[in-house]
Amino acid sequence: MTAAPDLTSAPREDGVDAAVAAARRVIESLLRAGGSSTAEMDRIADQLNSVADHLDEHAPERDQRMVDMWAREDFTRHDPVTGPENAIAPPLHLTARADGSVRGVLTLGLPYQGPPGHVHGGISALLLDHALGVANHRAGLPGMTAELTLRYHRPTPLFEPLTVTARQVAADGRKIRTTGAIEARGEVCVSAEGLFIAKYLPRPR
Ligand SMILES: CCCCCCCC/C=C\CCCCCCCC(=O)SCCNC(=O)CCNC(=O)[C@H](O)C(C)(C)COP(=O)(O)OP(=O)(O)OC[C@H]1O[C@@H](n2cnc3c(N)ncnc32)[C@H](O)[C@@H]1OP(=O)(O)O
Repeated sequence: MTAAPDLTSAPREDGVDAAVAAARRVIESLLRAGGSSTAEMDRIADQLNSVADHLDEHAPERDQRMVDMWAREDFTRHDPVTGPENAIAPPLHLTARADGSVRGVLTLGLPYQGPPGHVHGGISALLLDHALGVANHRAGLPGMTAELTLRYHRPTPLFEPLTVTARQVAADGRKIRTTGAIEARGEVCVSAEGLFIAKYLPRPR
């Protein structure tokens, strides 16, 4: 059986991807430690600031970095949902399915909590907006989100696998209709319907 084609960038085991994976771990560990932790937080703050200082000293100008970010044709490495260079991305890995839809499985931890033990509704919206957007790219007709309607059917659990799916269902001129869902244990937790308008902002050059 052939593996499903990737629609997101597979993380590398070294370079910035590895540093970003460590940063994600730091975000989760800080939240897990919390205010009553006996960890030496002043020292940790100094260490983290010195890491950030080092990164800033070696970073290109922002305009140049923006050009680099948009140099790829296939998928982005910087976005806040799938990007292996973005420490706030969960990350979600999406693959293309034979029926034209896109699909990814991820497990969310403490940084994404809304109601006790469950995923924040805005995070579900973020995942779905992006997955619908990637489904549009996959279909060859991308656009910008004009309307995103979400229905939260049941609380979405943290700490267990969630399946995110999306597909483009119709296109009428510049208007694109796309749907998607987040499921846990085979049940739909959140479903989404999006109206996208075919419009392309210029890439930085
Ligand atoms: C790109 C390179 C990629 C590289 C490779 C990548 C691979 C894949 C990787 C990554 C995938 C990406 C995944 C991204 C996913 C995230 C997507 C986002 O977050 S998008 C940001 C949030 N959305 C906005 O900021 C929009 C802001 N709004 C606007 O810019 C405009 O309002 C826009 C474009 C929506 C429409 O403006 P107008 O001027 O172009 O068009 P008008 O004439 O107003 O509308 C056209 C038709 O649509 C209807 N329409 C427009 N907005 C509507 C609305 N909100 N509700 C209902 N109808 C609406 C209008 O009534 C009109 O209909 P009538 O032709 O007259 O029948």
